[in-house]
Amino acid sequence: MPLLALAGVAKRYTQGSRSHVALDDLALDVESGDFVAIWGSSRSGKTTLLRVAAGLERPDAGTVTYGGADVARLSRRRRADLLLREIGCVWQTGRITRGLSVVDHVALPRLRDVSHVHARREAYTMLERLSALPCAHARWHELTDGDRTRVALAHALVRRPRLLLADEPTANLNLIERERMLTLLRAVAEDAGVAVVMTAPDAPNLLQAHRIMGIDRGRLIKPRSEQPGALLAFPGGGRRAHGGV
Ligand SMILES: Nc1ncnc2c1ncn2[C@@H]1O[C@H](COP(=O)(O)OP(=O)(O)OP(=O)(O)O)[C@@H](O)[C@H]1O
Repeated sequence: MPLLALAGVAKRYTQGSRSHVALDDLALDVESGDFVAIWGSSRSGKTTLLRVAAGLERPDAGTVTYGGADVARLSRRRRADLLLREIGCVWQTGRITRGLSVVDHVALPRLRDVSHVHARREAYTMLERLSALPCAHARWHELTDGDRTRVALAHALVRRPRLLLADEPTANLNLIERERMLTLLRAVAEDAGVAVVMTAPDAPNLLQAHRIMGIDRGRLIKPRSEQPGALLAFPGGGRRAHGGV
């Protein structure tokens, strides 16, 4: 059974008389240890897909199941608990919690389960693992884009999630940092068995992912072959496939 399964998911936003299709009959299965990368242009539905997968948005149609449970049927409390303990998210808009140092921000998700001292120790360890230890006491405005992404990732990973959802974690990184970030995400999937789903605005740097898909107007595009090289045939010419990934 996949850890995360989206089936027939649709989401539409209405603003005044205009309505935008954000997700359209979308299906995606993700197993533990899977590293899935989804790329698409601006407004193609990437963030909405991750928000729906995290249970932060309710789809208009279709189902999202996590660990076999229909997320829409979970209580608000259980959904909050999943986000605190099992689902780590990295959002493009993420910042550190106001008034906290980087290390205390990273420690925050652990405070429900362990002491402050212990949580901080785990936060330092996670920052070190992500080569972000020098940021531990920096102020937000002193951090580079790469540092900010690593801090957001540390905050997501410190809870030892089963599922990691990362929205454009390679955006604003230089080529070397992108490669490092992808290596890291792959290790998170392969070494820790975390199901990793990330999005990106373009495809060429995603070859480390186990599966690469496109998204266009809320529909997933599956490459003809799931070999990484196949994605290079995507732009403009991809064959659409709904579901079954
Ligand atoms: N809260 C919202 N209210 C209204 N429309 C929304 C909302 N969130 C998303 N949309 C619309 O849904 C569509 C998909 O948006 P989404 O943010 O998921 O795309 P994206 O691929 O993540 O874009 P970007 O790369 O620019 O972040 C867009 O047309 C967007 O304007």
